Order: sequence, then structure tokens, then C-alpha cells
Amino acid sequence: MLSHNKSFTNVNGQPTPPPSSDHLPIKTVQPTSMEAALNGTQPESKHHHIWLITGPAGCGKSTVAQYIAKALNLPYIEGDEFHPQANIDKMASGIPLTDADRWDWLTALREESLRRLTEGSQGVVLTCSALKRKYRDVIRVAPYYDHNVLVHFVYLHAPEDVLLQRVGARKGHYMGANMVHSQFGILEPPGKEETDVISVDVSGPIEQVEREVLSRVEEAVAAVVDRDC
Ligand SMILES: Nc1ncnc2c1ncn2[C@@H]1O[C@H](COP(=O)(O)OP(=O)(O)OP(=O)(O)O)[C@@H](O)[C@H]1O
Ligand SMILES: O=C(O)[C@H](O)[C@@H](O)[C@H](O)[C@H](O)CO
Repeated sequence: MLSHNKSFTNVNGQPTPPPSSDHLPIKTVQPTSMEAALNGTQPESKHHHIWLITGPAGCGKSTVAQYIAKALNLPYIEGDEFHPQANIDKMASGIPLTDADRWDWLTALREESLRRLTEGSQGVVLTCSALKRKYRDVIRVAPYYDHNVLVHFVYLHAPEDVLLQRVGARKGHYMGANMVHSQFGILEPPGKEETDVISVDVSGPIEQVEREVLSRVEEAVAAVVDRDC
């Protein structure tokens, strides 16, 4: 951008009028981050993004993550697929996981996300309950491995009775409704100081939730692109 106070000189150092805008180099018009996102392409940015879709069982992580991954044309990583069989068996028999059970799982999710970004993806969308602050902090270590990585959390929340009802109605999943209460028991909702978190109320219909999450993600991308320019 030209400053109003800037003075211009010719090759001999004599003052000259500022160049008219007709002579300024032509700037290629780039699509806005919003347009790029809607077209299924990410805007050029030196940053790569890990989008974690988080919250307790039944909040809609898988449903929302698949929608966002498709809308932004990004790989989708289903966090549940990275649990060891022992964890699945435990949850299926109604026993909540402990911190120790979750530790290697969280590290595996971080590594898988970084691996996908290293393969050339501009971002990844990952489901992970990330119920406690220290679990989120495990993923927040990712930029230590690659300084261009930005981690964002999308925290999906609704009252316990709403999620209980949704998990109860869901068929063919190892996580039963009897596990919802334990998830709320240990849940540490992200605090204000966790500035990398987008919180979305998911009590409403899924279409409304998906629209809201997509628009908040696009805003976050646009803010990063603006900051990069
Ligand atoms: N906003 C919504 N309104 C109504 N039903 C929803 C909504 N979001 C998700 N569901 C339904 O609730 C159930 C749970 O959603 P989903 O499996 O996406 O949640 P999840 O957070 O991934 O669960 P889990 O942690 O147990 O894997 C599904 O049957 C899904 O179709
Ligand atoms: O941290 C946890 O206790 C687990 O990640 C659970 O959240 C399950 O993986 C998920 O809810 C399965 O549906």
C-alpha cells in the first residue's frame, strides 16, 4: 500500500510526482478465503491447519467433521479408529477410559494429523473428544514439530440430556448411552484463555449446526490469511 507521505525521486535523486495508479503493477485478484473455501479449495497460505472437532459422546463430532472435511476438501481423520482394541472393549462394556488409556491415543492422533499435512494437505479435520485441557494440550504440541501448523478446536456443546437422547437413538455404535454421564463427569469445557477454540451450541438441528461451524471455520481461515498477507 502506498503511503500518503511517501516522497518519490527519479534516478538522479530529484523529486518527482507519485506514480498514478495506472502505472502501478497489476495485482492479481485472489479469491477471498470464503470463496476459496466454498469452492472446495483452501486459499494459499503458509499455514497448515489441524481442525479438531471436539466434545462429549454424541455431540455430533463425526457428523460435523465429515461435513466440514467435504466442504473444505480436506482429509477427515476419525479419531475413534485410532483407539486400541482394549480401549474400544472397555468403552463397549461401559467402563470409561482413564487418562492413561487416552495418552497414546492422543499422541497417535497428533502424529497422524502431522503425517497427513506432511503429505501435502493444507489441513486436516479430526474428531477427538478432547474432554480435558491436558488432552487438548497434547495436540497443541503439534506446531513444535512443524512451525507452520495451526491447531484449532471446534467445541460442540449441548446439555447432557440432549446428548443422552441422541446416543440412545443411535444404532450400531460401541459407545452406549450409559457412557454419556461419565463424559460430562470429567469434561473441562474450554476456558476463555484457550483462544484457539470455536464453541458451537449443537442443541439445534444438524443443518443449522453444520452451517454455523462452517462459517466459523471460514472466519478463522480468513483471519489467518489476512494476518499472513
Ligand atoms: N444437531 C443434531 N441434531 C440431531 N441429531 C444429531 C445432531 N448431531 C448429531 N446427531 C445425531 O446424533 C448421533 C451422534 O452423532 P455423532 O455420531 O456424529 O456424534 P459423535 O460426537 O461423533 O459421537 P461419539 O463421540 O460417540 O463418536 C448420530 O445419530 C447423529 O446422527
Ligand atoms: O475420550 C473418550 O472417552 C473417547 O474418545 C470417547 O469420547 C469415544 O471415542 C467416543 O465418544 C466414541 O464414540
